[in-house]
Order: sequence, then C-alpha cells, then structure tokens
Amino acid sequence: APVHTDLEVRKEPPTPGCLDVAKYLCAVAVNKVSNLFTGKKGSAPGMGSGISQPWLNTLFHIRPPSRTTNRKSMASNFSSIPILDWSLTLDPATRQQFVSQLRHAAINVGFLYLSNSTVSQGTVDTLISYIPKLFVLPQDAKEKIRMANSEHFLGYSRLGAEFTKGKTDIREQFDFATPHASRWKPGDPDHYRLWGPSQWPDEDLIPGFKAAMEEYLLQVQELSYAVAKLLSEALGLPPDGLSKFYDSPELMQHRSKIVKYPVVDTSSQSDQGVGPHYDAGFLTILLQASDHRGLQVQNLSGQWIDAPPIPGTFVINFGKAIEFVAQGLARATSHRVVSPKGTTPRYSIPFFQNISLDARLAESVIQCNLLPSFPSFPGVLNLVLPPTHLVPPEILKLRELRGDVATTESVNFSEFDREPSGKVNLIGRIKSHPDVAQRHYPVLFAQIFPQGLPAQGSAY
Ligand SMILES: O=C(O)CCC(=O)C(=O)O
Ligand SMILES: [Fe+2]
Repeated sequence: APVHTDLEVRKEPPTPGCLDVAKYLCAVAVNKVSNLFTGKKGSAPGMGSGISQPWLNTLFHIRPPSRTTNRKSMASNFSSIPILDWSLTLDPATRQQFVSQLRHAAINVGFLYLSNSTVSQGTVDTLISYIPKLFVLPQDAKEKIRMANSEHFLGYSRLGAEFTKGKTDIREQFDFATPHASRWKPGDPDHYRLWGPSQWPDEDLIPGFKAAMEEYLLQVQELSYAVAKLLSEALGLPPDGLSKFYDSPELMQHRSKIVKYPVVDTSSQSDQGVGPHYDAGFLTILLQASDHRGLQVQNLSGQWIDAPPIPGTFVINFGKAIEFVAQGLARATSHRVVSPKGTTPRYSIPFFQNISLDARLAESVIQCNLLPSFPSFPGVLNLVLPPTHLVPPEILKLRELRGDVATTESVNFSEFDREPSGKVNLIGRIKSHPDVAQRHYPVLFAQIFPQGLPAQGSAY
C-alpha cells in the first residue's frame, strides 16, 4: 500500500509570487461575496480556488505538527495519564479548573481518563453484559452481517482481517454507528457513501442488544459534543468555537465498535492486539470493557506508557483532525493494544466522534495564519476573510513550551492538508478494509492498491 510518511507528504512547495497572492485574495473575495448572496456559511477557498494546497501552505505558513526527533528537553513528558473529574464542570466555581486540566491533557498528553461522566453506569453495565454473548454468536450469524456487505464499512470483521505495520492485529470486531440515512445521490462525491445504516445481528439471537448499543451510542454522542465544547475553551476559543466543523446533529454520524482481543499463548509469535496508530477525528471516547491491561500510549519521548482500565471511567484521546486544526497544539497521540495474558479476552468499545464530511481543515488553518500577518488592514480583511482566528496566538505558544515530539511508528490520516474530512476517512477505511473497498469503491481502491487486493488491510 502506498503509505506516506508525514515527512514525505511535506515536500517543499514552490515560493508564491505577488501575482499568486493577488489571485488568492481575489478568489477569497469572490467566494465571500458569493456566500453573501447564497447565504452559505463563509469559508476561505482552498483547493476550490484553483490554487494548489502545497503552495497555500507556504503562503500562509501552515506547519503541520512536526514529528521529528527531540530537540528540546521534555520537561512536560508524562509517565501516566491524567484523570479528570467531569463533576468539576457542573459547578461554575470549578469549571475553569476542569478546562485547565483539559488544556494540559490535550497539549502535553493527548489522552485522559474521565470519571463521573454524563453516561449512565446502568447503560454501560447493560452493554458490557452483552459483549460475551455477541462474540459467541454462531459464525454464520456473524458472517451474515460481515463488513463486506456494507458500503459504509459497518458490520463484522473476523479475527485477523486487519494488520498494522506489517503485522496481523489479533482482534475480532463489530463496527456500529449512530443512526443515519445515507445522503449520497448520484453525482455526489464517493465519501458521502461512507455514512449510512448499521448492520445488526438478528434480534432473536441476541434480544435487546441493538437497543442497548443504540442507547449507549446516544449518550456517548452527547458526551462527545459536551467535551468538544470544553476542548474548544481549553484551546482558547468560545464554547462553540469548534461547532463549525460539525453539521447539525441529524446530519452527523459517529462510529463505534465492539472489539475482542483474544488471549495469545506464550508461544505465539505476536501479541499485537492493534499496532501503533493515530485516530482520525476530533475525539475518541473509549470504554475499556474488561479488567485487562493492554492499551498503551506513546509519550513525548516515544516510551510506551500503560493506560490500564480504571472502573467508572472512559479514556478520551484526540485525533489527527483536531491536531491539524489546532496546528499541533492538541496532540493526536500514538497508541496500541498488546494482547491480554491469562485466560479471558480483553474487550473494548471505542467511539470515534466524526466531524462533517465536507470539513476542509486546511482552510481553517489558513484563516488563523493570515490574519496576524496583516494587522494594519483590518477593514479590508474583514471583507475578504471571516474575522476569526482558530487558536489564538497566545495559546498556540504553549505548543513551543511542550517542545518537539519523538518520531513514532504511527502513520495515518496525513491527507487533511488537501482533502475534505470525509475523503480522509474514506481513504483510512479503504486501507483498513481493502476487500470492502474493492467491492464498493473500485476506482479509489485501484488508486490506493494498484497491485490489487493485498493479503490484509492495515487497521487504522
Ligand atoms: O481497544 C482499545 O483499547 C483501543 C482501540 C483503538 O485504539 C482503536 O481501535 O482505534
Ligand atoms: Fe485508536
């Protein structure tokens, strides 16, 4: 598979000339004025303006987060994951304390535990009680809802179907998502087909499971929006500062999966539950659904730190999309799962909060880079650009205090600098599940896998 490293994609673009700058500003102005007439929400044009993205990167000093070896001391390096108490958010006297802790976790760790969240423990316990029943369903009942049936990449993946970094991931899983009717119609881009209905196991084989999972997804979805508001404040923005990246709730779909990591015996050559990777979106909310260690998180200098299950908590981590729009201030942290030892499997339920399929992240970075460069022409600029910074410069400075981050083995979701979010996610899904892609997205499949179907997909 043509897997790019972050460094490979960041080739030096040609230096733009005055004419190019003028061309860009004209394109922005036309876009802005046409938005006034069409009533569309304003956004600076990027790829759509006929100007290449690498060049926009140079023009507006877009600097994707660096992942080179350490140059500075790691004063803030971490050896454990902070635990944040959601009940602090309920009292105006302590809310700001939570926001500060969230800021620290987002900038310096990229992971946190959340206790006392809004998700009911009863809902969690009910869902956990279904997990063993789900995996002992007869194999033909599982295959009936296999992912290959679904252009939305939802459904069952048998053990060993994926790999990361050239090695098989030893896990079995069911992908489900929040309810959604596909918006795609002929002529729409392929990535609109990414979201659509889940495939559920037969109700009479596992009565009540669908309702339990849907209730869980609903509550975790609510929590994810509430966390995004606080994260926005932690990044120095108003509570709704990230809301432009989401469509209205009925147009959004968020994805989750129920994962089983079987025990591998000591003679096994591999204990890779899932190999090192980043998550894609803004937030992942993970339920560790059994009492097994296995999740590990890479700290700033590249050491693997355990994130053991803590009863009554969720693990929250940040994905490549938020790292990109926050210009590396919030970290997408590399993580992996090591297979459990002992006699019982490890279970987990990650929930991946999506952003709008149409969100073009590079454009929000352009806006916040351009404004401080031309402080003396605010009137003119207000005409051509929305007067919003994404992350205020004084908060962005905290990135420098953190220092650089060690090189990691994780490589994925590097296309946010040029593709809409939906396309980036679709590419990730195609690489993870090439058999599904070959069936439902033959053109993109052929671009990504010109040699044909690889033996396995690479789990993202
Ligand atoms: O199972 C876990 O604890 C984490 C899984 C994970 O990182 C993922 O599927 O993206
Ligand atoms: Fe992950």
